[in-house]
Amino acid sequence: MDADIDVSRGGFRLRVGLQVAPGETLAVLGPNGAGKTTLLRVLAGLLALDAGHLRLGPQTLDSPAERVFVAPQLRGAGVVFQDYRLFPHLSARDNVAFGPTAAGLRRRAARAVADRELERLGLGPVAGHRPAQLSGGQAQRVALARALAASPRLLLLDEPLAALDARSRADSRTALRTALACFPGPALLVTHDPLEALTLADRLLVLERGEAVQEGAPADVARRPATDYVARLVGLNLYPGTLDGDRVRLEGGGTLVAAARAGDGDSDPAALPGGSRVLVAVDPAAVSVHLERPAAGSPRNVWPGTVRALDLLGNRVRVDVAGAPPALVDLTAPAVAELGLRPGTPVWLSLKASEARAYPAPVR
Ligand SMILES: Nc1ncnc2c1ncn2[C@@H]1O[C@H](COP(=O)(O)OP(=O)(O)OP(=O)(O)O)[C@@H](O)[C@H]1O
Repeated sequence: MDADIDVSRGGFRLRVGLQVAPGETLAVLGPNGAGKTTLLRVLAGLLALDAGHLRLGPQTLDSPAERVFVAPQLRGAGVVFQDYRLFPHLSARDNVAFGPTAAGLRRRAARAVADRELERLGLGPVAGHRPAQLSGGQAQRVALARALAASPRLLLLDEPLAALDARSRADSRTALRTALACFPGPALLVTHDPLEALTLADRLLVLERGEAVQEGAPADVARRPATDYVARLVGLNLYPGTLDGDRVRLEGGGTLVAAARAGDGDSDPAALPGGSRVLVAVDPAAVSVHLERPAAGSPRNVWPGTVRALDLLGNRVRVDVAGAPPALVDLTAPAVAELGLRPGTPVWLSLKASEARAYPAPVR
């Protein structure tokens, strides 16, 4: 799929280029209102482009300049909506058989296709159940089976796991992963969930305010977030600044000595010219908290701060520390108790230079 999208809705404009290869899954991430749903609607044919083009293989689906617009039902797009939209009065089997029947298959043949898809997703035993008799996870997989049974050329998934609790989400994620691995066409997955994006997609596209702010392999995006939103998504502190010798002068105040970690492919900040704009990414688990100023030693970065808030995150405590720079720090609960941390506690933070990863700031 190859798209150059330019579309406006009310005061909102979405402008983004998109290439997804056959068999590839692209996850589209972004904060509320970034334009993710708008993008899916354009691809599904529910919204027409103002300018640009949308092509699937050799076929043009939408191109205002060429006066081409292919109707949604003729695009061969399989869509899985957030709320599944199953027909409540039909069994799982007949929900899935709907597409093949509409495409002209006889009832028995369509049901055979449906049974095969249901079986593949582990839903054989509930084929005769109506949607109301299915668990959330099963309903989600029926919706996926329904989309796949129509042999789509393009698969569009709109937050497919968002309505599920953590347990069925994990099961459905596995089923989705298998289905995506077998799907021969391009697939697009809109999600808010970084774990979903990181585990299901070959490539990520991050949208903010209708524009692409970052695109790349999940591991690269997670390691080198380009914006605050992406950094928060992958759980890192991110500081924009300017390189000055071996230090980075941070835009928000303070300085950090940063270094590339051997072997992880980051460019050594020393190799960048002075004055370069860089981003410094810091893992919250790499920052240490002390009540007294630590003695000069191997950590090259030491600075004072004040605890602003504490949050329980799984088996760790995330401590939000105000300072220059501010930092999110992950500690164990016993460490927090031992240090007696609470909002307002003055602390010292330390960070090894090797844990402050600097990389060139993307030019936009
Ligand atoms: N029917 C509409 N008419 C006018 N503006 C709209 C319409 N639907 C959405 N918008 C606007 O378009 C922008 C993008 O919305 P969109 O639903 O694509 O974002 P999103 O990234 O999917 O957000 P969310 O994560 O909240 O679903 C928003 O500013 C929204 O207010």
